[in-house]
Amino acid sequence: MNTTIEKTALKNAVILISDPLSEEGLQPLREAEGVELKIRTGMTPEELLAAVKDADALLVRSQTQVTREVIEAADNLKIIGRAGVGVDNIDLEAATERGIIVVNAPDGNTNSAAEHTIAMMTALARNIPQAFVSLKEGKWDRKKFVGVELKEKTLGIVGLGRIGAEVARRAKGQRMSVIAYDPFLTEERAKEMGIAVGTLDEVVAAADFITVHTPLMKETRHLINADRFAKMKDGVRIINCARGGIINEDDLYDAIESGKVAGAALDVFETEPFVGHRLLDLPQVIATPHLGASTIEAQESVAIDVGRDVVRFFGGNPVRNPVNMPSVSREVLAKIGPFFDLAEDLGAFISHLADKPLTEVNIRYAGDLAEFDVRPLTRNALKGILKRNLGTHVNDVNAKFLADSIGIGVSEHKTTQSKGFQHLITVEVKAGDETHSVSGTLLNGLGERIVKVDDYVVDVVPAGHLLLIKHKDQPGAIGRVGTLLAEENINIATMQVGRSAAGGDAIMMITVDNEVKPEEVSRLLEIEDIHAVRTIDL
Ligand SMILES: NC(=O)C1=CN([C@@H]2O[C@H](COP(=O)(O)OP(=O)(O)OC[C@H]3O[C@@H](n4cnc5c(N)ncnc54)[C@H](O)[C@@H]3O)[C@@H](O)[C@H]2O)C=CC1
Ligand SMILES: O=C(O)CCC(=O)C(=O)O
Repeated sequence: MNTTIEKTALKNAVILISDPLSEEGLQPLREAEGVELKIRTGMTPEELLAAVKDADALLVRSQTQVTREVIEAADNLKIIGRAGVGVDNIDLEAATERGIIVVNAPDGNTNSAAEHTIAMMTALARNIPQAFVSLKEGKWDRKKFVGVELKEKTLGIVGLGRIGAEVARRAKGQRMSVIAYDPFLTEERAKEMGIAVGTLDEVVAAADFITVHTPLMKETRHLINADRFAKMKDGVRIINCARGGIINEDDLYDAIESGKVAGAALDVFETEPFVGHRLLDLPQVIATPHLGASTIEAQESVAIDVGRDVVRFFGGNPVRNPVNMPSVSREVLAKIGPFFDLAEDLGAFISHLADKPLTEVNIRYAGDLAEFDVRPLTRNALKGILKRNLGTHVNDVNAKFLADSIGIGVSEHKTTQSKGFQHLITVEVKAGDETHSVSGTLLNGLGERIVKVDDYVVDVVPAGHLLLIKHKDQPGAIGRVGTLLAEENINIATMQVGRSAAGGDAIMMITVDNEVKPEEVSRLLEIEDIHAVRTIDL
């Protein structure tokens, strides 16, 4: 029986911390019994490969590059915690393939990053860093550093997620007009926020200042490039406190040199550390070394958030901020959580019914369950199906990935019609020309029940050693099976019989106290009218 995540004792878990994390933030981990914290910041890539070998958890900020090589070098790794938002420094595909869950801390640094963006925009508008450097050099130059006001200027925001939205609120406080582009931004939400919405090209064309707040992904790499600079107003100012790479740095350099762009404020860069780059030689560029989240408050908050998720994980509890598996709200989890084991057991059960390789898995959720996000249940069902052949390295993180990679099509269906049950899960598999299905439910106070196998209605607890026997509905068949099992000293705990029609095809579902061996299965198959025997160990 499993919960959402494989239960792993927290005791003796080795937690490797490879970037500086707030000491206060590490308290949840320090307080967890038996944890060994290994704090090794500033490692070379080779040192990291060696240090990660025996780690159960790896906690990072943005500096550590968690590459496929790192993930493959980690024999025990189960969870990677990113104390911050962006996970572009983690090879998510490699982590998912290995069944390693990745969690982040998406909320803890929103405020700090938004404040830093506003600080950078203001500093850019008023040339504050350049003026300060000049003053330190003993010059009292007031003419050179005449700036522009923010008031009544238009701020274009690309990516209106957590940070983008906070920046919008603050910019309105500066009496700027805000126009934003985000694929998920609706007119209604924009109206509620008192901002305008536009396409990316409309936003870049309308803005006096442009700030980007998207993740770095293949779709957003070089989103702001020479073509986009050409569409901007002359004298536009650019701010990037999100990720280097969203703006093409070479194109930005050219746009500043040509006078199209009046200045840029950069906190993040395509390659970090960003030292000695020609962009830094331009007087119109101001920069900070990735400090958006570097406040006492944000660092404490993100470290606490990932620390708590690691503790939850090793305690066998659902994590709050998974990146490579669906996250569901606590309310939904409360509703679907009780069905995790049932979904996995139905998957495990049906994996014994097909002889040929599976090509399709269809999972139907009926009754109350149809109202909820059931993706975690689907993953559990897939885990149950796949672990028979793929073993224990299948878990909720990689079950869907593994199914996809071996070409099994997976679909989810929901209906409120549940054939008299309050909730019903049906797992159907297709394998060559065979189709099998099993339906199960949770009975109040009685736990899991399998209520249907293929076309046969049954009432079986999916646990222990089960024998599924397909036979012809004939007098004596049941007695002969009972006699043979007795001869083999196999005790029957429960027995269920189902049939399509009198004298037609029928099944026996027998729970026995001990495992049934292959030679005993062969003897059962010798009984007349028995045409299939499956042993199912759950
Ligand atoms: N400088 C720093 O220290 C920090 C940087 N960050 C970075 O800031 C960025 C934003 O973080 P959050 O707001 O927390 O993320 P978020 O996930 O809340 O928001 C990202 C938004 O970008 C939108 N988006 C995705 N693709 C887009 C596209 N092609 N065009 C326009 N919008 C698109 C999404 O719909 C989403 O609304 C991330 O890159 C994150 O890594 C976050 C914290 C600190
Ligand atoms: O860890 C940091 O300080 C960087 C934060 C960041 O870039 C993020 O959360 O995406």
